[in-house]
Amino acid sequence: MDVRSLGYVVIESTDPAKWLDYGTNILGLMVAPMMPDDGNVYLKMDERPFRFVITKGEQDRLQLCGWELADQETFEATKDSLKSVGVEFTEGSAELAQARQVRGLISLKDPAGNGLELYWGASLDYAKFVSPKGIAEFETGFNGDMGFGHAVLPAPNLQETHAFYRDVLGFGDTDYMHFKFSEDPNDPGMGLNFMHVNNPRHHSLALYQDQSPVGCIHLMVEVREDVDEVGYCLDRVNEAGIPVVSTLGRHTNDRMLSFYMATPTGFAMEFGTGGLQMDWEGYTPTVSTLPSLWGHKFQAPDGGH
Ligand SMILES: Cc1ccc(O)c(O)c1CC[C@@H]1C(=O)CC[C@]2(C)C(=O)CC[C@@H]12
Ligand SMILES: [Fe+2]
Repeated sequence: MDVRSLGYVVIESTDPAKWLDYGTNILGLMVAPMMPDDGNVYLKMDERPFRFVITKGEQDRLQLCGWELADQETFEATKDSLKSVGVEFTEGSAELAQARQVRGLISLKDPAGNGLELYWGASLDYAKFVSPKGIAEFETGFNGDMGFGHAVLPAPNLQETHAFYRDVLGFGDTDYMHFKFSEDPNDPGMGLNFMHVNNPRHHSLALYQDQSPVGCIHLMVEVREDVDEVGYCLDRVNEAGIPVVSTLGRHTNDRMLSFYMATPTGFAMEFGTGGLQMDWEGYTPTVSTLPSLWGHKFQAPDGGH
């Protein structure tokens, strides 16, 4: 399998207007020029027509992650191998492909119930990214080929879900961590698998052995080479009275300098800069015993999500 990047997310919201405000005024994302006048919100950060779709619905939750495949050949091969291992999927309609601005896609669920779309043939609109908050660039690679950032998804059945991404979809292992929040020797703790796809981003997906009522632990966006943009965003968060879920810190494994804030959907958003860009040739997956070099004090004892 050749999964190239985390292309987009679809968020179901009871009030997409909240995301319009949050996305533009706090994150500094741009309203997508292609945004239809139907109440759905589309936010853009690079050459891609959009990276975040917020669709009006009954619930507040992450609906799905859109994963980019290399090409049509990969797309067809992926469908064949899903069939051969008995994973059900739905063919995306022409209307859905049009809405996502891709040439073809399928919809499915991972073994933890997280939604996915696998697509090929992404469009580029090259509409100039003009941040309402003056952010010069988000780090998404060339033509956005590093994806918009990363997602940390709930996977109470961690082993099974991890095996699905690794063995069925061909994601690679980057790192593993294990967290214990009590002294209780019977507390099994929680595993966290960091995984990469075929681009230099240290991890595009992490699977956390916990539940989430909103279908997501956090999403991460990265600004290009600018510590000050992280500081300016932190000021906007504090000014708006948005809860800071974790203080500023630098992660061990990907060296990302970041903080975490609440979003209108209840999961967290990590806003960072300076993440490692890896060469996966000959890479050996690691086990990290510390989440951060410094900082990253999470608010609640359970991890603050
Ligand atoms: C440890 C780490 C490395 C790189 C990252 O991009 C990253 O988000 C993390 C932290 C992930 C993790 C989480 O999201 C849920 C709450 C967790 C388990 C904590 O309570 C500490 C680490 C947190
Ligand atoms: Fe993260």
